[in-house]
Amino acid sequence: MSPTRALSSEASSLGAPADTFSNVASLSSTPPTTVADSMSLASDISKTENATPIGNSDDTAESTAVDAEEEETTKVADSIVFAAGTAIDTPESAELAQDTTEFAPSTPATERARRRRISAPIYNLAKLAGTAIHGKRRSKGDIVSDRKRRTVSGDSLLALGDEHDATAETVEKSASAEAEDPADTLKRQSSTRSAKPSRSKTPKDREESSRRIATRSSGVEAETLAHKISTLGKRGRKTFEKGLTKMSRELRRLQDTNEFSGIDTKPVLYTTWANGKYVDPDEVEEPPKKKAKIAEPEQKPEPEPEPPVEEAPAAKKRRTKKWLDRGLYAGQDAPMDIYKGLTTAEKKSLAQLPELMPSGKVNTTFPQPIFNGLRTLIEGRDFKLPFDVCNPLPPGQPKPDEWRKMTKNRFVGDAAAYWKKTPHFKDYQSKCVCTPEDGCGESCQNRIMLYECDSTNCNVGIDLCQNRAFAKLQERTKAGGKYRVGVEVIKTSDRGYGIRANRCFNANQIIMEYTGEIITEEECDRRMNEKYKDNQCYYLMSFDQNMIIDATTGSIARFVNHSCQPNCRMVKWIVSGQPRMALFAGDRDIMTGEELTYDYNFDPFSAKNVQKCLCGAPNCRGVLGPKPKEVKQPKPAKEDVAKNAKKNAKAGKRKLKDTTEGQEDDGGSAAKKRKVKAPTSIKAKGVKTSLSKSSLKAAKGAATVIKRSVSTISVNTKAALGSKSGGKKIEAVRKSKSVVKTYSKAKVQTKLSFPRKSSSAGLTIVAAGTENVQPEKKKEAAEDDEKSSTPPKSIEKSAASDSPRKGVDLSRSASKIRLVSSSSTS
Ligand SMILES: C[S@@+](CC[C@H](N)C(=O)[O-])C[C@H]1O[C@@H](n2cnc3c(N)ncnc32)[C@H](O)[C@@H]1O
Repeated sequence: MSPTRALSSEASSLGAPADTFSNVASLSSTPPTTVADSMSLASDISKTENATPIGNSDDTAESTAVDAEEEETTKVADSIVFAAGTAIDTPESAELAQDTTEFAPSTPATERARRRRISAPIYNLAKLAGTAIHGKRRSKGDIVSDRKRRTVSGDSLLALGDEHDATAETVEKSASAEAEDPADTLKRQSSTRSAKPSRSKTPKDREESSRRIATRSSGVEAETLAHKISTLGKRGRKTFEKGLTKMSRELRRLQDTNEFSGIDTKPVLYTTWANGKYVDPDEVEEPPKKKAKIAEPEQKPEPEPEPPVEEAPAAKKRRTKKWLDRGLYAGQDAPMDIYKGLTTAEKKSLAQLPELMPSGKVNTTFPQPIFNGLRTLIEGRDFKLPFDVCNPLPPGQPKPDEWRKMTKNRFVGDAAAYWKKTPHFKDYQSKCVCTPEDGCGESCQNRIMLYECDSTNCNVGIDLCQNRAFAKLQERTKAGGKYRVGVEVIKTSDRGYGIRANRCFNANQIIMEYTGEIITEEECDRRMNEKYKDNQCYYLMSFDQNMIIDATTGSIARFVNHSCQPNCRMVKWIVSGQPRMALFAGDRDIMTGEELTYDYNFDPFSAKNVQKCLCGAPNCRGVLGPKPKEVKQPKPAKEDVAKNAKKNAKAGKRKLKDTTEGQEDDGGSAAKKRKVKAPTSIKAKGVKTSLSKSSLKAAKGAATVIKRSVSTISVNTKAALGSKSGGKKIEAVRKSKSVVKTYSKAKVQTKLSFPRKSSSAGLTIVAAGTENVQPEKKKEAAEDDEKSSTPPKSIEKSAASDSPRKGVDLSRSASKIRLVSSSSTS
């Protein structure tokens, strides 16, 4: 007895675990379908208990034999699956093999070494065969259609790694036999079927087996696969078919491969993948090409230097850059001719400054900017380092997101039609009477009336005229640039956004224009009720003709905050017949980095909308409201009227003086002293006249009357301004109803936000104007005078209306009022 057999019998007698490789059958609950199978039922060991862990090849080999005898199902499976390692040269197997030859022609394959039986479904043959890494060859385009299909089990290859009794020799033999004639699979199957049980059979079993074989050989029809399958139960058959199908598929796949046959037709390719893409080894050298491309420009000039040799040096010479190594002006020699480039006036000034005369040595310690430096010294004024050097904004400043910029006024809705209907300043076309020496300075009638000079109304011309602030502003900002614009948006800690200067401004110099949509009061009310009802900030400003500028969509000036001690003021000017609003520097210069503010004179219209002022000025009023109303004086007695009139006349004098002094000016004319001596004249004539009327309120009626005489303005003005005498000028101004009208407008607007004495400024002038008013008009004025100090109807309506408009800032009037108020209270 061979060791194998002994082990087999021992295992059998001890109820050794059933063949785990045939667990397709043995582990199932399939009822016995054959006598042999019924033997297993007699066994004390259940099928489940017979189960053995997969992978124990020794036990498996032993149990294989036992199981093969006990379970017919397993036999059937075994008839297909080779028992790898089963030697064909054993007598029993040889005998059985002989029997099987009656079903299939004898071929060399039938005589090769028998292999141990292994249940195919358990193994991943492709994996074990080492072909799994190649994937399915079919899908890679192998031509397999014309190949013969083999039903050879891949188990035959598995035998290579088996530790069972199959020798390497037999395995090799088997493999080679399969490779030689793969077509005889069926023969081998049948021979295996016979050989397998014979390998591990006990003598009794062998006897039984031989008896069965003998039966078949004695005339009983040979068992075919179909027959065997038919003898299986339902489950057994299913299991079998499953195994068969799997095996067939695997075998089919394997048989088509050269690897299976041990034929290496192609070398194994190790592919490279990078970033999910196949990297063709042949193209591996491409990446350097890209580098080469980058390097190309550097390489190209090498072969080409010869042709452009002559051109290149010229270009290079032009582009030579001088680097300063010692400071801003290092490397620049001071001009030896110190007078070079200076104007005659500068030369004269320099001649009076011996300390600036050249000493013969060039000052290299801290050379001033050439020419400019010397000019600065001659002029003797301070200078500042560039703003970006001394006071830059910290980076990352938040910027307003919902701001839509608009640099020109635009009429919206009914405003345009309304504007056309009402008389406006286009009617005023008279030229000023300034001389070139005056240069449209303080005495310019246009300036006094807040009309900007242009080609149609200026007697001096663009070169010498100093009353063209808006034109200069446009010129300055046209090219753009931070310094030219001169302002920038900042985020304040407690008042939202604000504006600060990023350059210096002279006193009274124009800074920026306030633009937006021009709307009617009705539209303003509508917007306040609907559009802006939840807003915290309002950008509405009273404009002209009872219209409003809504800068919600507007210029950067809308971000200027309020201060009770402002450094700017908002003033309305008439430019080419159109009213325009702009922010001007106040009475002092503004330094770089200062926040720009003006007095809103905010009219909240309701206590609910009063906002707390956070300007921090020592004279802060506490709220964003109008300046506190003066205590209303008791109505003066009739006998006091003349006395009061005298006082008012004096106040009027001061007001006019302030008005003229307070006219906004561009920086160029800021240094000039105002030459208007109107107050005296007014005092002399206007006061007399007005004194006779003697009441501030009388002017209201006068203003209404004077409206009608607008058409006479140019005549009056021209005639009056023919003289250079200040007194005459003022007299003319006094007579000029346009002036009166203008100021009366100011008064009206003032009333809107400041229903108080401040309007007396307008009254004074109006009173002067009433001198020329028709008697009946005077009467009207007198009647008005007798009335209480209630404003005109239109004013009353505006002020008393329960308008939700909260943010209206009457800037132009505010400006006037500021001037007037200061004088009236001084
Ligand atoms: C025309 S906006 C000025 C720009 C505004 N700060 C912004 O962020 O858009 C007017 C609003 O600014 C705020 N404001 C301006 N000056 C202020 C001040 N001195 N104190 C408190 N709030 C002020 C108020 O909310 C006011 O309604």
